[in-house]
Amino acid sequence: MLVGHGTENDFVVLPDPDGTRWPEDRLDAAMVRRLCERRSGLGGDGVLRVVRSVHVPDAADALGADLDRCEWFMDHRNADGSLAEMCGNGIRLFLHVLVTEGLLDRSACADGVLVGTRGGPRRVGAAADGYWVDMGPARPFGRGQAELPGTALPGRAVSMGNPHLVCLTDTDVATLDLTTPPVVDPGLFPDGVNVEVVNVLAAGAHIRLRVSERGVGETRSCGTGACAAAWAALEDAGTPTGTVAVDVPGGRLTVQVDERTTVLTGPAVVVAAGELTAEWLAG
Ligand SMILES: N[C@@H](CCC[C@H](N)C(=O)O)C(=O)O
Repeated sequence: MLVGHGTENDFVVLPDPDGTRWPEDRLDAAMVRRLCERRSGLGGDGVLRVVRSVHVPDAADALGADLDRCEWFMDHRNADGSLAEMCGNGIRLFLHVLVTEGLLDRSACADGVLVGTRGGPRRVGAAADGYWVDMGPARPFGRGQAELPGTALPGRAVSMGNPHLVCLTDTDVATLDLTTPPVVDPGLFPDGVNVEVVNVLAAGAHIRLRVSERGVGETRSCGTGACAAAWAALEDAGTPTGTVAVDVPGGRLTVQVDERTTVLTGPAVVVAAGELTAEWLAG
């Protein structure tokens, strides 16, 4: 068991290469909630199980013909125990753990490794200052509104595999209240949504965001959210391609958007490694 983070979006990481240590009935929603609890558990925004795709029952549905090309599967759970399609910070940490745990040779990362996720395959590789992920294209799917205490913000609905509502605003995001999940239109987001509130610091080049994540609450960073927000900021600037620096409470991410795809770059850090005690497991 390890704990780690990407720009302070933190995870409990469970290496389980052969699917024997954390099978589905052991890693149920209640166990995920216990692990992620910050006082009585390890604490985290979610859990990443590091497992070979062949041992994940729903991997074939998610990956289709690409199943054979993805040896590894990022089995991601939100802190409330729900499943998410994709996690941009988590997948960088996932590759870092594969390398540091000796499950993958660092040389294999040079051109990137295809990793399975519930949102489909994603290529991840080592960068000079962290890891890059080919996240695929942002897919806008409408316009909506986020109701926060005292204000309502219009936004763009964007899928990065998982759903986002990106609200560009002139109100300083530091002053907005994200202590409760923003209220959104359930018709537009039947499976829930991650909400980003975003200030543009330099048009088409530099943004600052805070995020309220589906299944978690406010977090210090969201990789998929950074990509959705960068796409929306570029659209807003009238320059649909470019590179955007994304400041999040937990650090900085970089997002490159071109005609074909979106590439996210940022750090990944393993903080600690150890064992869960028999006492805690029995509790
Ligand atoms: N923090 C992640 C996203 C995790 C999943 C999200 N909460 C959801 O339910 O879609 C990221 O870095 O992308």
